[in-house]
Amino acid sequence: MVLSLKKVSKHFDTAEGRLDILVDVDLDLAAGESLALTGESGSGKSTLLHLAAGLDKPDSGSVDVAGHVLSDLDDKGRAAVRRGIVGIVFQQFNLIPSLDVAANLAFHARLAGRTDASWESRLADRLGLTGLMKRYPEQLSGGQQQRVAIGRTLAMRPSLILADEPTGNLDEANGDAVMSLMLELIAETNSALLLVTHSMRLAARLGRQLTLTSGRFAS
Ligand SMILES: Nc1ncnc2c1ncn2[C@@H]1O[C@H](COP(=O)(O)OP(=O)(O)OP(=O)(O)O)[C@@H](O)[C@H]1O
Repeated sequence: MVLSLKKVSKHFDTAEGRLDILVDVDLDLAAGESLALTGESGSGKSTLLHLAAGLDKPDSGSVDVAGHVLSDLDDKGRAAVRRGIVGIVFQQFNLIPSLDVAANLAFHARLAGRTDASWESRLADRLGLTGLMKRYPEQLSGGQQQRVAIGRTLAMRPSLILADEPTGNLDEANGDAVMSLMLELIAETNSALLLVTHSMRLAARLGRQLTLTSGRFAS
């Protein structure tokens, strides 16, 4: 399995009291699979994504990414798994302001030790970024920045892609095209995709769908 959650629970203590966000959640995602995670606002989708990325720790249960049990690793170890195996496309693009589009696209691939100029230029071409390679993030529209963020993630050929509304800043036609490209490239590289979305239309395009309700997956 590329991602395996076993009996994962997570709560937050808030001013209003204890919130049980995830309760004994099990989830398996194999190479080549795509899974859409839906659920009402506040149902715990981002929390689950953060646990899968090793950005947060569960109260109990285990999170395994490509054979690495994240709870057995320290911060450095979890960061190494993220750098080498996990590609993240969150709502904040976190592009590097001092680097142009070409360097942003290559950045994570370089960190992962998998720089591949011809793959990067193919991604740029498919994402409609070829004419923008020398621009800096502040000179791009929100949708263009989003496409750079997606390209940067695909460029490192991650085993697992975690995406939170990755096409949320694109109009429907561009969003559909970018999603088609993501699914095509994921199939080609045999990676796994866990995608959080509010769009049932987008969710339906993925191989599997799960909905979080009251800390569990609705059956
Ligand atoms: N660090 C935190 N401390 C306290 N409560 C938190 C914390 N992070 C998240 N929460 C709460 O946990 C719940 C789940 O949040 P989460 O962001 O996972 O939901 P979501 O399903 O991704 O929502 P949305 O669709 O609105 O992005 C929410 O009620 C949120 O307020």
